[in-house]
Amino acid sequence: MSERRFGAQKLIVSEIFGPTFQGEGYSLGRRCGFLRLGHCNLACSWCDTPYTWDWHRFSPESELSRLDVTEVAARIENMAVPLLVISGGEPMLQQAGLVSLFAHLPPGLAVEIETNGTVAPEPAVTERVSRFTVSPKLTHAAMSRQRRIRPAVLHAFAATDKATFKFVAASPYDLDEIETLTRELDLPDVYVMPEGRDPDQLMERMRALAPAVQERSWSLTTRLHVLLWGDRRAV
Ligand SMILES: Nc1nc2[nH]cc(C(=O)O)c2c(=O)[nH]1
Ligand code: SF4
Ligand SMILES: [Mg+2]
Repeated sequence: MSERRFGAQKLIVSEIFGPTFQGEGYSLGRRCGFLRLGHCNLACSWCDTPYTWDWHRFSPESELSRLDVTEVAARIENMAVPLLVISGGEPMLQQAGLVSLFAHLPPGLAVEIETNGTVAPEPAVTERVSRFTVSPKLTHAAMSRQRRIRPAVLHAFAATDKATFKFVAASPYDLDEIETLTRELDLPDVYVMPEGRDPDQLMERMRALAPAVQERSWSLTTRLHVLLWGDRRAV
């Protein structure tokens, strides 16, 4: 699983898809291509992409491919999109591979990374990326705080001046936890996103969250791909 074993010219990929719309956060609605990398260092109870890491339920042999960065770059370039979103799994586990990929991408292509905020960005990654969407996990993800919250890493993302912090919330009760955490760690640019893979449930939760998010002067994001296509893979 280590980058050394696979070599930095390769990426362990779950799926490449697009053109689609960035469904979440700062670039919501923007036409983009997606690169979803395999493996994750967390195990969130409500994870919507367990097929990237949960080998009790899925098989890595059928879910993952080890691709040369040149092939990944060619498939993204063929999409003719202005934005590449790299997600996972946890993409920051494969930074050496990402740096190799960057060398093959068109210079004008904007690159965003969706990360759980537990692995700090390397300078060569930060330099090429236009935005990090950092999603620290709350208590309801059902892991120890020590595992899901790494203050020094979150500070490193904040220091890039390219980070927004996007918290998945199931109900307004989760917002107190977000407030405590963001105050304690002085995290800027807070987005709240409802948890859910069903369009009706997502809208219901978003309506419940909206007034309380507004009161706290944060931003709210939907999950556009879920509203449009429900719980489908690769959209
Ligand atoms: N359209 C679309 N937008 C997304 N934004 C973040 C996603 C993710 O899975 O990280 C995602 C995704 O899976 N699809
Ligand atoms: S960090 Fe993301 S990919 Fe990993 S388990 Fe949690 S929700 Fe799933
Ligand atoms: Mg997702």
